[in-house]
Amino acid sequence: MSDTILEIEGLTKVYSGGVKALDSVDLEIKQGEIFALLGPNGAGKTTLIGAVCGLVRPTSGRIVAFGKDLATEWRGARARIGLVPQELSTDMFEPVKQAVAYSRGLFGLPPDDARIEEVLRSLNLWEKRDEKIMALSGGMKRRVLIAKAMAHEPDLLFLDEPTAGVDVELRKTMWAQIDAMRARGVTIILTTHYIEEAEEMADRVGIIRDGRILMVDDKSAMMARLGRTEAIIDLANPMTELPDAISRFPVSLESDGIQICYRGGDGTGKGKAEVADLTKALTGAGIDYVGIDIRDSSLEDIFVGLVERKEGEDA
Ligand SMILES: Nc1ncnc2c1ncn2[C@@H]1O[C@H](COP(=O)(O)OP(=O)(O)OP(=O)(O)O)[C@@H](O)[C@H]1O
Repeated sequence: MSDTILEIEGLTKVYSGGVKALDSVDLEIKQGEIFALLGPNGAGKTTLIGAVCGLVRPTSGRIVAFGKDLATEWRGARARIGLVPQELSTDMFEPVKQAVAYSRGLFGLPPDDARIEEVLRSLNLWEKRDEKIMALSGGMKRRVLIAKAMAHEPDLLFLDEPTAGVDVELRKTMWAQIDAMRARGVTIILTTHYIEEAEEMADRVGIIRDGRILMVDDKSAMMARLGRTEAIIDLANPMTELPDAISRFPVSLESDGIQICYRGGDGTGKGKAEVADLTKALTGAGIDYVGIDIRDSSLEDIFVGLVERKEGEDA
């Protein structure tokens, strides 16, 4: 039995103007995971989601969801896929509850007041159920988008930048909601500009740029593969050059010779151990230091580093 819920093979999209938004994308999404798709503006994230949700017609390639090829058997599969788009496009004059209930009907499901109430309550929207959507704040409008997607009980849910422009508190509420959906067995693919969000939420992370998937990995494996430890050692006295005793370490002399900078490790703890060795070597060489600042790079650093590296390679 396969636990793959979505399989994308060689997916390419060339828009009529000639922009190649997706370039032979391969991606497999597993049942029950939260997958974060990270990429800069214009990378192709929305196009990828649109292709799976039937909003964008692929130029070539294959999308198989729930074992059905979407090119030929889209009906059954699409009803199981939900989308929370970046912006509300319709419904602005409708009351909240009505709009959410209508979404359910769109997917051919029978009305279910209890389910709608549960969804609205879980998103703290119940008190606002009779208000027109246009009268809500931006954050509340976003909750309505999520409620609409949850109302039809999808098995696979796409969230296109779900927390862009919402405040920290609401973002945390949404993360909790997403977690609750996962606990119910929903598979979630989210796109985000907030690296922190991917780091907090995702089981796996895919990095996309210029329509190409640069890397897909378990979040922790990605950190281990690409993570770096950085340590700044403040010296008691400035030096003009690095002593031989520490030449075997990946270090440089900075800030007019008053700091030694270490950049190394692979995110597995090797960096920290090496910094400990480095301090011993400094002490052994009679070099006095007055402070050490050590940190591991975040997913954000990894992402920026990777995208910059690719740009460098292109040049
Ligand atoms: N309907 C369209 N017609 C022509 N080009 C388009 C269309 N939609 C998107 N594009 C182009 O395709 C590329 C990918 O866009 P897409 O919206 O998929 O990226 P994205 O990663 O979602 O970006 P963002 O993070 O800014 O939302 C961009 O160069 C964009 O200008």
